[in-house]
Amino acid sequence: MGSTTTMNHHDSTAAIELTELGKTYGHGDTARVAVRSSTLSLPWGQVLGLLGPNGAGKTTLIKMICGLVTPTAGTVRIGGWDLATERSRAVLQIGAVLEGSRNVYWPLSAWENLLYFGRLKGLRTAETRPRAERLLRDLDLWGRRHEQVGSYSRGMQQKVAVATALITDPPILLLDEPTLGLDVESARTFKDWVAHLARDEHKTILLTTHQLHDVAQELSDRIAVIRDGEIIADLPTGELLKKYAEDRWEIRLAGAIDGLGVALPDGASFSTEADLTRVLLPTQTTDPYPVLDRIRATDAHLVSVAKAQPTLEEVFLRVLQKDAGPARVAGQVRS
Ligand SMILES: Nc1ncnc2c1ncn2[C@@H]1O[C@H](COP(=O)(O)OP(=O)(O)OP(=O)(O)O)[C@@H](O)[C@H]1O
Repeated sequence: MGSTTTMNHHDSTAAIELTELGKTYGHGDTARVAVRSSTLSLPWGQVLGLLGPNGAGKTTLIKMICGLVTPTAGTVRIGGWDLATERSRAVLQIGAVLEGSRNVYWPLSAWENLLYFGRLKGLRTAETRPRAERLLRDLDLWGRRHEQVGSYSRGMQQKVAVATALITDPPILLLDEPTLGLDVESARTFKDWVAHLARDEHKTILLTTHQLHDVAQELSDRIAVIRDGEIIADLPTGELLKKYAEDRWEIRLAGAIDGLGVALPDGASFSTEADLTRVLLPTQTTDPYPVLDRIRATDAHLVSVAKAQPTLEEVFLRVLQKDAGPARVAGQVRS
């Protein structure tokens, strides 16, 4: 059958394997633990959304995976290759777009950037050209490929950054806040493209984002939540939503009602939008009728009553709020 000369790590090993990975910046009094004892295994072809509040350690984790930050504990394996001891084999598998897309040269054109990065990563120009053309056409930049990247819009620059990360056609892509600063349309194009890379080209993708609904939920097969440098949840997206979901009755009323004048049970919440008022009953409520009866006695106009579906954002906040518990204590003892 096919060629057997290259060792195929894809079948038996994970794309990314982190074992008790940790990073402490600085020493002594100024030491800061950015990532503590994180273990994670990402199979080939999966898209993992890494979520966490500012300063949780997402960028540090990504930089350790692509070899830009040296861990102070644990190991990183990329396609089975140990990043510490088999670095060149390991990093060959990875294309990374870090925050701020600083990895492109602004005075050069998109075309020149791609040829330059191809050469830098050891490709022959003859190999780079068709790939560069394909990427620039896919990203709708072909017509402007000879213009300086510095003159591009933020979204176009971001696309060039991703194209350079993909010039060697690596199986793994790391994207740190890839849609930051993109307008709605650019973000949409970009997300469609990432979805295409995952679905049709079977890329393994690890991305961080603060756009939970628009980016994380739409793209990720799986979500990991990091807080204070520690992975506190790691589940397929659907399972995470189910696990932390709290079905709640939501009553929607017409108009922005200023004070409903109805006694609501403890734990109920009340919010108004432009022309809508929402009453969210406490999670343990099984019967919404008593409240509905009270509302009916007012002149409020009922729009709908339904079980509210939790958004990833609500679930994310719930995961973060769950008490730190023993894992956190153990982490502190270990570090
Ligand atoms: N080079 C560095 N030197 C010292 N401390 C650092 C360094 N880089 C990051 N840190 C610290 O490590 C912690 C984690 O930072 P990191 O940038 O990884 O978080 P993040 O989750 O990516 O945050 P954000 O969502 O704000 O981008 C922070 O407390 C940060 O101050």
